[in-house]
Amino acid sequence: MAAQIWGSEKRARRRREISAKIAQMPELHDSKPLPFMTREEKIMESARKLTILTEKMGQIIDPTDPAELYHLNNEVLGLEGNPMALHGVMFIPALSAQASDEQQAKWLPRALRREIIGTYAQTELGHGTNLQNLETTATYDLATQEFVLHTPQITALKWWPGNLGKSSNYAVVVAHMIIKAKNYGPHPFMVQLRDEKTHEPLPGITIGDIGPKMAYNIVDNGFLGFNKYRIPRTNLLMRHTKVEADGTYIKPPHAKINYSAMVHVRAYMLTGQAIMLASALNIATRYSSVRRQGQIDKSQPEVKVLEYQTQQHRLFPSIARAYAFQFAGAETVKLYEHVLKEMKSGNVSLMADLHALTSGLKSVVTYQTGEGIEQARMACGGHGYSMASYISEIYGVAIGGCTYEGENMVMLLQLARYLVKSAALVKSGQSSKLGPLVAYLGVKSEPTSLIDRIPNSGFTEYVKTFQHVSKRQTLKAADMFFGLMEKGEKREIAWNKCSVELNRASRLHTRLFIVEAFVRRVNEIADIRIKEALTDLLHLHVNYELLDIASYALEDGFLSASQLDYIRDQVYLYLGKIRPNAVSLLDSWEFSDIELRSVLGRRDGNVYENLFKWAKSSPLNKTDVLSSVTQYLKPMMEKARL
Ligand SMILES: CCCCC/C=C/C(=O)SCCNC(=O)CCNC(=O)[C@H](O)C(C)(C)COP(=O)(O)OP(=O)(O)OC[C@H]1O[C@@H](n2cnc3c(N)ncnc32)[C@H](O)[C@@H]1OP(=O)(O)O
Ligand SMILES: Cc1cc2nc3c(=O)[nH]c(=O)nc-3n(C[C@H](O)[C@H](O)[C@H](O)COP(=O)(O)OP(=O)(O)OC[C@H]3O[C@@H](n4cnc5c(N)ncnc54)[C@H](O)[C@@H]3O)c2cc1C
Repeated sequence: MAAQIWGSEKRARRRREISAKIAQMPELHDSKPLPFMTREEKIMESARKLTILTEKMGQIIDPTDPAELYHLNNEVLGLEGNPMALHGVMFIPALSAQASDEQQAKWLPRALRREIIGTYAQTELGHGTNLQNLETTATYDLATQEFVLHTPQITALKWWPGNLGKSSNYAVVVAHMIIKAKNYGPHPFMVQLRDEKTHEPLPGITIGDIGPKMAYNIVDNGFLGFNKYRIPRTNLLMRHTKVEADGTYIKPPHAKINYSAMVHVRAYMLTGQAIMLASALNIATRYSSVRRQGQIDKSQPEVKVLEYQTQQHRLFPSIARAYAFQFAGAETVKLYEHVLKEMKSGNVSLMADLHALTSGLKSVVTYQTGEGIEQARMACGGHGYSMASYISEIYGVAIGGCTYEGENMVMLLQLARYLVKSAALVKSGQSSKLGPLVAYLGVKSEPTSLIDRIPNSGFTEYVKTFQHVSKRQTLKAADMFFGLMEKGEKREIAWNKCSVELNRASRLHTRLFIVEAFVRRVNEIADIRIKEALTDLLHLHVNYELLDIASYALEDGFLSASQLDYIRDQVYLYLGKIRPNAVSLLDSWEFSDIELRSVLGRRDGNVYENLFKWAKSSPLNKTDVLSSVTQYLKPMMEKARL
């Protein structure tokens, strides 16, 4: 199963080997539980481990393999981030995709050797989503052949970029490029922020940390202002766009090609989300098979809470989602790598499809991951609320994904633009022009669902039902939009008035893609035992998901009430079938105790003794009487007693 999850037996084996090596290197372990550290201590601890990793990485992993590096980071540095998180996630990808060969030769080797630390600085205090209204400017000075970066007012301060505040000395900065008073829109520039020797901010740069966040606090998300700060013309990233010495602008082959670093993260973050969801579920499911509370049959002893159907219903559909996200994520990364290769050689024809797909997936996956993690926390009762479970930290980090790389509603609306265009093709009889991801929009469906009506139909009738609801909602939302415009409404106003319906279409389309990706993977599996276990999980997935969106299929009578009863019964049937495999389905992800950082989710199940040990190690327990008591509470009580 681990081979299915991680992509191959070799990958699964390598992960195991890496975890085993790390287990033998105490210098790479947290020196004390992270929840007992201040933010400064956590950052220090992370930097300590990061430097050891930089030295010893070659002994532990193949540093050229991104999957091994990712695993190493997860184990040693953890999900709260690290001082170089953005360096690998966005700085290097931005340089790789947007810098010319000559620029790459100059900067990439230094970045890869970690001689410099970089980030991606785009969002500002006043604008994040609406890139066209960013305010930072890069004005070309023909006389000196330099760009002058400037922050015209407080809202133009860069705000949020990870590791910008304290760690990075370089950044890819997105600014409006102005040449001879003409604004060419947002473009990426390579900018040095700090002195390489002293790490002091360079003159003309104002920089700092934006303060503590809901989670992800090892990352120093930062602010940045420029006061007429000059950089050479050749620091504009010039793989796709060029500015010649005389100010001549050579436009890129696609208007949005400079957005590729964002698409990179949107494609790769699905796997990260799946891992966080599976981690939280692993903790909650293990704990649920240790925790005994109440009886189902009063004549029997107390049961493990995992025996309760409500507990299974809370956890198992999310286990199925974690697998589904992992499989859909693997497909998306493959597609991204393919599109990136094509883009580098000038073929930009697939960018729109990839943008639509990743926009929808990013939004649905982060939202459902958040839901699943929160349910996992509640499934652990009181101990889930304790930082000893570590689930609240996982939740805080995971739901950041609903916001970064494009706020979810906004990104769903990006997919909706693509769906509406596709609907227009269908309506104008041009279905043959539909891309493969939306081809189903042009296919006539049966009048009613055949779920429960055709024996041994596998998952086909389920997929057709998801296709039906997605198609119907897309056409309905598009009709609403076109209808408003026909009535004379301006395009943008009509769009806003339909946006809730449009986003519903985007969600349904994305959920269909996830279901199909799961089906495709299960169909490929040769090992009969693995196929059987995953088929059970897929049964739970399709029935649970369909029940969740049933109103769309009921409103036009595509599904009947009796079919709905059947689907509901199937959910209960598969909850029971999955129960014996539940812990193994999560243990198969092979997270080590070091990586999970959870007292509740320990592999050995020795929860209570370790919870007590953990609590005793709380800094509050260093003394029996706290100074807050001596200074305030004790005098108060004494006064009251007089
Ligand atoms: C491990 C944790 C690390 C966390 C790191 C986090 C990093 C960050 O958060 S970095 C900052 C991320 N910021 C965003 O994601 C901002 C979100 N906003 C946008 O992406 C854009 O502003 C937009 C896509 C919402 C709109 O862009 P805009 O330039 O204003 O576009 P227009 O409205 O003019 O045109 C839309 C048009 O463009 C197509 N399009 C947009 N993006 C892409 C793309 N990447 N690839 C291909 N095509 C793209 C879009 O499909 C529309 O096409 P048409 O419908 O044909 O007009
Ligand atoms: C943990 C974290 C890490 C980050 N890291 C980075 C980084 O490394 N580099 C970087 O540059 N940025 C980074 N960001 C910033 C992030 O990319 C932005 O916060 C994000 O893109 C959302 O933009 P916003 O903050 O402007 O939200 P807003 O756009 O102000 O969103 C507020 C509300 O308005 C709604 N809204 C906005 N526009 C529309 C619209 N057109 N239609 C409908 N609804 C709309 C949204 O749906 C939302 O409900 C990070 C943010 C976080 C939380």
